[in-house]
Amino acid sequence: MTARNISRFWEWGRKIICVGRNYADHAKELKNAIPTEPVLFLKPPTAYVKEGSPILVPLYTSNLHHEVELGVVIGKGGTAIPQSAAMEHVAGYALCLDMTARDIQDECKSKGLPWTMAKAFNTSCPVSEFIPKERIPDPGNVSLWLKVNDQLRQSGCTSQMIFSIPYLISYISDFITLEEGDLILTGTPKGVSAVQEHDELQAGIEDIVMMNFRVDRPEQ
Ligand SMILES: CC(=O)CC(=O)C(=O)O
Ligand SMILES: [Mg+2]
Repeated sequence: MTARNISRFWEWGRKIICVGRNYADHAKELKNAIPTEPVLFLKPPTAYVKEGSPILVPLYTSNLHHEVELGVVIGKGGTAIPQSAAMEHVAGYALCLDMTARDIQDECKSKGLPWTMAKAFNTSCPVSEFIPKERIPDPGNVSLWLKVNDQLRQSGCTSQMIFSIPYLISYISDFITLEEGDLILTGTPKGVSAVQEHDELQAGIEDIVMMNFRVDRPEQ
């Protein structure tokens, strides 16, 4: 059997674990309370989309939002990983979008229902190329940005995260075993806003990586 290459982690079929409300400024803009423990949800591997393919707006939403986030790619699996060893489990990073059907999420929240329809649809997780760990020596202090049709909408720094990457890896692995190829989305800074069919999204992490996605409607 040929060894799989972590730089194509999105092809492995592993889980995507997302952290919500990890930036106080974003929690505030959506009038959510600042969490005292990480808020978690999942996306399936069918959520992945790579540059060259469009982000598809689900037919059931009229308010699809972008959320730019730092993704952490797990290189070594584990359960109950202590914070002190957490970074040994990281293979690298990816710039990610947590595409969110905000109207559906609001409806789910008001009914006390899970966010699956709002967060886990096909193409809800656009990702950049894999960024080897060495290229981001301090993942707790890198700047992320996102533009829609050349207009800056999001700009934040991972130093604003409420829960650090080692804390998140340790917390998650206490009850979800992490596997090689898993991706953790670490939450979004403020500035989330709606996108429309034909919009062009551009996002980056400093001068480390940049990616472009077009928004489209699925064929009916
Ligand atoms: C309110 C949210 O959608 C939470 C989330 O995904 C985030 O990044 O924060
Ligand atoms: Mg998010």
